[in-house]
Amino acid sequence: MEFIIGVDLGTTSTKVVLFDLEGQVHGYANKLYPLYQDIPDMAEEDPEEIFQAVLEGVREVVQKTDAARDTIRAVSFSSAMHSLIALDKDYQPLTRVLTWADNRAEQYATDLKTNGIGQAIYAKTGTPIHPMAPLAKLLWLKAEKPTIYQAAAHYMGIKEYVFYRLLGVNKVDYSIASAMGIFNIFNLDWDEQALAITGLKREQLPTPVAPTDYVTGLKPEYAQFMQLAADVPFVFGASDGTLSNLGVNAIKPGVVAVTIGTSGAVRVVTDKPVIDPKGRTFTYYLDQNMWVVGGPVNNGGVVFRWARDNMFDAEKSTAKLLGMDAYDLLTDIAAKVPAGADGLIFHPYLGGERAPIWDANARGSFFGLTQKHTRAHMLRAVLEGIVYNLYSVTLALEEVVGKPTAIQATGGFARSALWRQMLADVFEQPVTIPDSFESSALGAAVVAMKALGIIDSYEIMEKVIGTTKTYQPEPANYGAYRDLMPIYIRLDRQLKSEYEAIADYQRKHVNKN
Ligand SMILES: Nc1ncnc2c1ncn2[C@@H]1O[C@H](COP(=O)(O)OP(=O)(O)O)[C@@H](O)[C@H]1O
Ligand SMILES: O=C(CO)[C@@H](O)[C@H](O)COP(=O)(O)O
Repeated sequence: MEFIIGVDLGTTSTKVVLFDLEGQVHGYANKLYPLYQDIPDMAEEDPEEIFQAVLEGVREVVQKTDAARDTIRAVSFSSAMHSLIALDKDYQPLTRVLTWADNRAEQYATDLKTNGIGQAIYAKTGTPIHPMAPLAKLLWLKAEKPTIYQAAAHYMGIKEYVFYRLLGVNKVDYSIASAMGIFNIFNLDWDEQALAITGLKREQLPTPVAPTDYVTGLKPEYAQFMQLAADVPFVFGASDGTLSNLGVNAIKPGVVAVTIGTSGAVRVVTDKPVIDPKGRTFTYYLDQNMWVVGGPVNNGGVVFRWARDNMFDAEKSTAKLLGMDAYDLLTDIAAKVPAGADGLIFHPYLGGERAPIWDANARGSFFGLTQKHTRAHMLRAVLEGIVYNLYSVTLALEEVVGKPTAIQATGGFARSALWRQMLADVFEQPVTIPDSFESSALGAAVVAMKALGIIDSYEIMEKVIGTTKTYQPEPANYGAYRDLMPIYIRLDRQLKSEYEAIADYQRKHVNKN
C-alpha cells in the first residue's frame, strides 16, 4: 500500500495525518504549541516550536504505523493563513510568527481604509484590509519596529519557513500568497503598489509557485529523524481554509463549508475571483479556475478554550482524573441547558472580530443574565454565540455569492455531538460532516495526488471524502434560535459605538508592558 502524509500547520497545533491513496486515514499525530498573547492585540507563535512539531509529528506517524518509509509517496502541506516572520540575511528569525489573530497593526489597516488605498489594493489582492494580513503587519513593523524592519532581509510565513528549514528552498504557494494582502491575484505575482507602500523589494519575498509544485532534497538529518526517504517529494500545498473546502468536498457552486477550528470561516468555491464592492469577503487561490470566497472569523473554538480555561478549572481537573477530554465533559454540561440558554446571549468577540462586523475593537459580552442563569447556561451561550456569529457571516456571504444549497462543516468543533447539532439548528439547514474532520490535511494529500499525476482533477473528492453524517435541524430547538438570532444581530449594531471606547480603555490600562 502507498501513502501520502498531510501536514496541517494550525494556529495552536500541527496535525499530521497518514492517508492511503483512497483518502483512508492510517495514522494521526497532533502536536500542540502555545499562542503567545501576553499583551492585548498580540498573538504570536514560536517558529522553532512549530518546526519541532512538524518533525515530531511526522516521525510519530511514520513510527506508529507500519508504513515503511519507501511507501510514502509525498508529504504535502496545509497552513494557517496570513502569518509573517521577518528574517535576517542568514534566514535567522528576527520576530516570532505574527499570526492572523495579531491585531497590533489595526491603525495601519484603518488608515488604508480611510485613505482609499486599501480598497484599490483589495480589488487586486482579494484580501480584506485588516490587521490579520501581512500587508498591515508590514506597515506596522515599518513604523513601530524600525530596527527589525531595517534588519529584515527576508519575509515569509510559517509554511515557507518550515520548507526553508527542511529543504533550503524559499517559495510560497499561490494560495498562501493570495492571503497576504500584497499578491496580485489577477497576474499571480507580487503587487507593485503593495510593495511600494510597504517599502519591500520582491527579492525579500519567497518565489510564488502553484500549490501542486513540489521539491525533493530533504536534508539528511531531518530525513533520518522523521524516518523518511531523502528523495520523498515535499508538495507546497495551500492554505488551511482553501484546502478545507477541498477536504469536505465543498467545491461545487452553492456548497458552503463552515469551519470552526481555533478561528472559523464560511467559504464557497467559485470559478473566478469575486471582489466585494464593500470589501467584506476574501478571494483566495485554490487551483486554476478554483477560487475560495468567504468570510473569516477570529472567534471560533478559541472562545470555547477560553471558557474552559477561565471558568471551568474544577471541571478541567475532574476530566483529568477521569481520563476524559475536558471539552467532552463541558459539552455534556452545556447539553443539559435548553437551546437558547434560557434567553442568555453571548457575543463571542474576545479577539476583536473580522467577518461579519470587521471591527478589531469589538469585545465579547453576555446579554440577558438573570438570577436563573448558571455557569452551565453561560457555557451553552458561549457555544451558541460562536455559531450565531458564523450564521451572520453566512447571511453576509449570501449577498455576494447567493444562497447556500448545502452546508458541509469541519474543524475541531466537530468532535462534539452537541455543537454539530447546534450548527444545523441555528442554520435551520441540514449540515453534513465527514467522519474524518481533518479536512485541511486531507485537502493537502489530494493536492499531492494531483501533483504526482495520481489524479487529474478534484472530482475525486466525492470518493475520498469517506463516510459523512448529515444532521437535520431539530424543530424542538430551532424555534428558540429563530427568536434569539434577531436580538443577537440588533445588539451587534447597538454595541458597535461602545467597542472603541472599551478597547481604548483596555489598551491604556490593561497589561501595558
Ligand atoms: N472534544 C471537543 N469538543 C468540542 N470542541 C472541541 C473538542 N476538541 C477540540 N474542540 C474545539 O476545537 C478547537 C481546535 O480546533 P482545531 O481545528 O483542532 O485547531 P486548529 O485551529 O489549531 O487547526 C478548540 O479550540 C476547541 O474549541
Ligand atoms: O484565520 C484564518 C483565515 O483568515 C484561518 O484560516 C487561519 O488560517 C487559521 O486557521 P485555524 O488554525 O483556526 O484552523
